[in-house]
Amino acid sequence: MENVFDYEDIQLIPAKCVVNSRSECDTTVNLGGRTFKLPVVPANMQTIIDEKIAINLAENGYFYIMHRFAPEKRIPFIKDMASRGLFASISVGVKDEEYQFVQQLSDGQLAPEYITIDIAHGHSDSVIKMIQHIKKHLPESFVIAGNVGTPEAVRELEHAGADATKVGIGPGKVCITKIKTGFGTGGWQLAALRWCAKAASKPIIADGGIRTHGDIAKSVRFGATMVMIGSLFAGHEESPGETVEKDGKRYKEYFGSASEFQKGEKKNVEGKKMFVEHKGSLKETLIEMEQDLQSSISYAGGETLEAIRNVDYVVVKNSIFNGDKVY
Ligand SMILES: NC(=O)C1=CN([C@@H]2O[C@H](COP(=O)(O)OP(=O)(O)OC[C@H]3O[C@@H](n4cnc5c(N)ncnc54)[C@H](OP(=O)(O)O)[C@@H]3O)[C@@H](O)[C@H]2O)C=CC1
Ligand SMILES: Nc1nc2c(ncn2[C@@H]2O[C@H](COP(=O)(O)O)[C@@H](O)[C@H]2O)c(=O)[nH]1
Repeated sequence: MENVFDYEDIQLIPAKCVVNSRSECDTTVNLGGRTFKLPVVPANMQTIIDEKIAINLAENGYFYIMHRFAPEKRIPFIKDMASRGLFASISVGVKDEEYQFVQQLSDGQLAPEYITIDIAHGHSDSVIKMIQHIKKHLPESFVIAGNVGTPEAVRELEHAGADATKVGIGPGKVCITKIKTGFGTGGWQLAALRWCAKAASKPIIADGGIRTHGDIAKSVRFGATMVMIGSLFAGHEESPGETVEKDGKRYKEYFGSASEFQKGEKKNVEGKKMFVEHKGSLKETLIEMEQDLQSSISYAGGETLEAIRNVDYVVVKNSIFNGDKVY
């Protein structure tokens, strides 16, 4: 791989504007036959999403993926979403009990609309087998498989039947994979996304490393259909996770799914915990994201997300921040 770069190394180049107002720009995206307001999904992590947030997102036209760390709550959740006329989007792992769980869903005619296979090293026989198991027993469910970081992996998972793949190994804010193992896409996630997108014939979800709203547009430019975000969604009023107060300021916890806080033990730890400043309501952040993305589309010279996919860009190695912060 040559020419690797990450989000902070890239600037997109403006093209002539074709709208009179940014409000004319359409940020919607289609995934699995449904249209969502934004190409953004909060990470399927315990300090980012819970059932209440999932309902709220689905009711308001956003995509969501429920985490898999309270396995016993998944069937009641699927039933509850169906009773509300909302889509169900859950996560599974690859251990033996997950095979039984998929069978149970099939026997009970409880096919969720979306199933995400969520493991650290998704380029594996265990994920391929799980994709095939889901496709056999729940053929109507849209399967997202990951995480991966190479074109070979994208091709293999697509070939096994995945309807979308999730790209990103180690770029997350609470991720320590690259430090602990020496592997991953941390530090070059955007280039890895481009590499994978060239091989993909189905949607890609870029996962991890998004630090600003502009990074969403950059992900779309480099081939993402959707972007999964953890840290920017952590710390909201609605976010699960403990709130702590320090020097009169409120913070909320955000921990990795492979951290000892999630696992309850110090075994194969590849995640850490941090505290993020309290941010107000999730709704406000989603509205700001939409407005910023509408602006991105206008700079791309179009009216829809498609315009962003074709813009030129420059590589400005590690220089765009120039000491600047949004706030
Ligand atoms: N996106 C990312 O960069 C990363 C994300 N995570 C997140 O952490 C959570 C836990 O992930 P994970 O540990 O995979 O889930 P699990 O603990 O459910 O492990 C899934 C299965 O895969 C095996 N496994 C895990 N890692 C490897 C590996 N490197 N090589 C071979 N087998 C492996 C496990 O066995 P055993 O434990 O015995 O090895 C287990 O059987 C997930 O939510 C995942 O998304 C974790 C790390 C990186
Ligand atoms: N290596 C690890 N990656 C993790 C862990 N828990 C979650 N994740 C990944 O991070 C993203 C979110 O990234 P962010 O930069 O937006 O905060 C999430 O979707 C997972 O893919 C972990 O413990 N270790």
